[in-house]
Amino acid sequence: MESAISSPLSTSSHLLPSPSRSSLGSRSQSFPSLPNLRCPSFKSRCFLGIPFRSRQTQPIRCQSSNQQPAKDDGFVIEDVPHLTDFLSNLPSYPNPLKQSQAYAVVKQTFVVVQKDDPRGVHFRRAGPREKVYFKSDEVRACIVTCGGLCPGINTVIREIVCGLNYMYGVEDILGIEGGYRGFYSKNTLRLTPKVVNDIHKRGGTFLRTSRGGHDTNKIVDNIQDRGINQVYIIGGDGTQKGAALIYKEVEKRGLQVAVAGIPKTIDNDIAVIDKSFGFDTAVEEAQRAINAAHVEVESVENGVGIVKLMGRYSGFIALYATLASRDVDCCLVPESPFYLEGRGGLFEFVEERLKENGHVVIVLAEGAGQEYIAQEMQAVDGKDASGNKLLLDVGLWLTEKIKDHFTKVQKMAINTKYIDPTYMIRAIPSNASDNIYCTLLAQSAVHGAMAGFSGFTVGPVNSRHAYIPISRVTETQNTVNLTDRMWARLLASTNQPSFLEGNELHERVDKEDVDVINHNMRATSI
Ligand SMILES: Nc1ncnc2c1ncn2[C@@H]1O[C@H](COP(=O)(O)OP(=O)(O)O)[C@@H](O)[C@H]1O
Ligand SMILES: O=P(O)(O)OC[C@H]1O[C@](O)(COP(=O)(O)O)[C@@H](O)[C@@H]1O
Ligand SMILES: [Mg+2]
Repeated sequence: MESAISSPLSTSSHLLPSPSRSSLGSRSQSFPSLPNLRCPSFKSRCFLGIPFRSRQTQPIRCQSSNQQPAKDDGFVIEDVPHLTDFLSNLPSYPNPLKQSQAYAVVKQTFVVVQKDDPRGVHFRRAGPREKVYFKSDEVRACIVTCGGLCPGINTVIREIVCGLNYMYGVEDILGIEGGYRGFYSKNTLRLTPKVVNDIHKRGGTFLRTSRGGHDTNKIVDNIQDRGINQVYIIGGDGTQKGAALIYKEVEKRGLQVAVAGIPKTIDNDIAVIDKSFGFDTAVEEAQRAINAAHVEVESVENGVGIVKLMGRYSGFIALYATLASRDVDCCLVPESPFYLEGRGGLFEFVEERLKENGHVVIVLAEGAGQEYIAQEMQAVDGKDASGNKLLLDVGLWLTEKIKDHFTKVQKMAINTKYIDPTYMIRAIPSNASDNIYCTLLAQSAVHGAMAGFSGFTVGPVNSRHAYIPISRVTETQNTVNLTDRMWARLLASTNQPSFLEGNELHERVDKEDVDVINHNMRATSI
């Protein structure tokens, strides 16, 4: 397969197959005479203790070109599967982009190797390859969107359609409607650049979405029945888990079907990638709600504004919106337990700020303080159709708590204003920078699928767009790291209590070493 990308790696022997790769059909043929250079302490040394769980995530070891087996330069590539892994005689064709006017002026159309890459885990860099494994007129692609909404989904849909059509001359593109369950329905939407021309100006998803209803066998049956050979799946962690299962089934059946995931979540909690699309838009839109709360509470006596933002398990939107605003006195996130009463508690802090400024603004992520509400309300553990925990309204709960405390205990009249802009934030179209980001994601996915890669998800890793094995982005979730500088910056900006005792903080440092790994990941041009 490496011959298909004509990377200097394949001729310089810089990229070596791991033992398990040797059984992967033509993929390993670029390295027929190379020695097995895997070192005994391979896992622990090269992956910082994180074991590889599936074949897709088998590392490929890169040695320096002098091929000294004993030398360990710590360069590891976590590669994505390729169709030739299980379809060894798959023909390849010159990439039609070679004839593309758009790319004619681009100096380096095809990604090439960067020499002297630093140590750490590397992913295959996204971009067009010299050879493709699909003839344009034989491609039948489909696009599906699953899970919750997020600004920018329509831009991704539009750019997949336009990318396939304008760059690769693909005309047969289907929209699967209403999430995974849309695969089982009779109808599909025919997508052309004309049909999707304006959709990026609207929020939501043009293809509609749903939770639940994933049945791998039924989906792959349907893919086979419809003659689909490229599947673009836009969705969050749940969706990507579903995409991984679809890829595995496709591989088991030996189908020439490329499965490409585009990670989506407004919560910004998808692992490995730098940031998820729509997040910037959400942070920007949250400013309007925070500003409204600030205006309201500034205009009354003892005004207490509470703004609830999305963030089921991670408080990134709340954290960044707080940092961006400067009108927020206190930010509460799911990662940081807080308490209300006593010294160092939230009530004390609110009282101080009211005395000092006459008003206070609190921003909280919807997942914050769930344990306290559950204790008090003895609520049943509800789940949505996908199995995600249904959250209790922490905003309402906190508003009531503060009201009660100040009127009953402190005998102090306060004016509470609770704002819940969550769906309003999620439902808007993406801003300019997210639109650009969505375009990059969509085009990366198209280049990857055309080049025969499969079972991958796209996204920037340390600022470079990469093809990442799907399992890598689903095995963990990103959360706000309380020992990281960003949280420290927030505390320094708001001067709010940290609600953490010293000991607790040390325990957290141990748990959060996964972040170190993220810093060691890179996209590599191969
Ligand atoms: N573990 C899983 N395996 C297979 N499919 C899943 C899994 N988790 C969720 N899904 C499917 O993915 C879709 C979206 O999942 P959901 O959790 O609602 O949103 P998101 O993808 O945004 O996290 C649903 O159709 C759901 O059935
Ligand atoms: O009401 P819905 O549609 O279930 O969505 C609510 C949830 O969706 C989210 O925005 C994101 O969830 P997903 O990324 O899993 O779609 C959460 O922050 C929020 O709790
Ligand atoms: Mg999710």
